[in-house]
Amino acid sequence: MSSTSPIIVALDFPDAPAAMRMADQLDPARCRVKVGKELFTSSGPAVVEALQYKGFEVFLDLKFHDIPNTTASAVQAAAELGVWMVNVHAGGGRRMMEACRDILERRSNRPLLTAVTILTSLEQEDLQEVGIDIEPMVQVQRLARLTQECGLDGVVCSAREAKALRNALGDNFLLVTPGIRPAESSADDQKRIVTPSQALENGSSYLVVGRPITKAEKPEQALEAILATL
Ligand SMILES: O=C(O)c1cc(=O)[nH]c(=O)n1[C@@H]1O[C@H](COP(=O)(O)O)[C@@H](O)[C@H]1O
Repeated sequence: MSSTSPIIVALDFPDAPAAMRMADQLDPARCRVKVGKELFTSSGPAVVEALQYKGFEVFLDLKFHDIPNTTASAVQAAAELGVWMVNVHAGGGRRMMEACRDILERRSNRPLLTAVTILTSLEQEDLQEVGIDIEPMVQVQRLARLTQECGLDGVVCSAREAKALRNALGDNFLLVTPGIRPAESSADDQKRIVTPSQALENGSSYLVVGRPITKAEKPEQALEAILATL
């Protein structure tokens, strides 16, 4: 089933039963789901298959970052799972991203391939500490341009950067934006946050939302409330 909803719900749960309990409260026509490092490490491909069986398109968010051969092989393994989207870190560089694109291009059925620019949990001081002496916006633009040159489908970035990227990179480049927080929500460990409606206005293609939905008393209602603002 292919949803027209821009929402991707992050299923950050410790195990498959907890993730499936959440999925049971969601409708695959109203959102996609994201399987990340915690859930995949505990539960592996079986949980991806179980979510697909329920009709969800799955974003496998393992943020691969390694030498080109290793990363491309991991992306290939993700493609074998039939996931809708898979991601790598743009910081892995041109040859890594091109190897991933090349391995997917040989397939008839391939997932969308996106690259994480600068994590939404980081702000300027964090970048400085790891030797990047420029604003997040500038580094995100640099990595997004590189990602586009390498032939990937889009980037993961903050919706704060979406407007500039949309203008610079055109309408056909996917902007997947986590760090989404409805006005009344806690920021948690996120730093570069944006509300759902502002994110779409800025040009985001997909909004990744975790805790504001999964920690809500009524997750389905929290999702519908967000959709109603869009
Ligand atoms: O690649 C991601 O999905 C990702 C990139 C990023 O820069 N920031 C970010 O928060 N994420 C993921 O998006 C989700 C956000 O979850 P919440 O902060 O609970 O809404 C988490 O699963 C993160 O792993």
